[in-house]
Amino acid sequence: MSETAAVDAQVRGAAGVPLLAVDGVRKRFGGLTAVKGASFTLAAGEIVGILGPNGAGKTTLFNLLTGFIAPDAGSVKLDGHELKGLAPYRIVNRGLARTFQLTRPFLGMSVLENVLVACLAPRVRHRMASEEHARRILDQVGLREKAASPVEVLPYGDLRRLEIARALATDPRLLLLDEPFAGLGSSEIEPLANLIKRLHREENLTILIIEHKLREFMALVSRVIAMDFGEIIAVGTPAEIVRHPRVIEAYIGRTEGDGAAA
Ligand SMILES: Nc1ncnc2c1ncn2[C@@H]1O[C@H](COP(=O)(O)OP(=O)(O)OP(=O)(O)O)[C@@H](O)[C@H]1O
Repeated sequence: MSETAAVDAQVRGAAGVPLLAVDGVRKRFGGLTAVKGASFTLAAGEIVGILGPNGAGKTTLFNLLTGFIAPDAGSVKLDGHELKGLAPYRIVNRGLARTFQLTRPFLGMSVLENVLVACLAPRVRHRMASEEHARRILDQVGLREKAASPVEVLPYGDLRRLEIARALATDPRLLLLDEPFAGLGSSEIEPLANLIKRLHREENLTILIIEHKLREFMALVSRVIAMDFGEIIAVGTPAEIVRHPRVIEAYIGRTEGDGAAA
């Protein structure tokens, strides 16, 4: 068995019935294979991290899971149902929501209105009164007092919370967070990490998270999928991952010889 196949087998072996099953997902951009046959599963209720140096393929993987780009090969199943080929809004409607590295609120609208737009998703529209649902979400993320504020005046930390609120408003089963701590100061990171922990615990939300702030990230997740050059190179607990030779090589080992410094 090749090393990649062995890692794949390890990832597949994760406990529980998979909520998400990613199998052999591949994406090329011209001559560059950004994601090289990624396979892994997430059990319902897990909180898992994706780790990797810049350019490892983490965001591309998120884009492939959420329909923003189409994979060249492989399959992505949520609860056993294929997502490949579905438009992003249909994937949201199946219960998979995401946030983006760069926050992109609807300008010219209030905080509440931004969340109300997400409440238009058919997944929630028929089940809940939108404004009540939106206000409950704002409460959850700590933005209740700012419901009427125009988004333009929100500090960056609150924009990050709004980004999460908009994803939560679609009532996801699986939430993908792309660098939720990016651009935040240390005093803002801990409360946001606590919010993510609370959502995981109280809402029974399954979470997949990309983050570069290693200390906070490792304290948050129970399992880590490490990527490098588009490939899953290791899977394990945070303690196992920081000692894994291929992860160490990915971060510091290439500063000599081949010039591809992490
Ligand atoms: N649309 C695209 N067209 C061409 N190349 C792309 C495209 N999107 C990503 N890439 C390339 O694919 C590789 C993986 O990029 P990706 O953004 O997924 O990495 P990442 O691990 O998320 O990095 P970072 O931590 O810096 O966000 C990079 O070499 C990037 O330049």
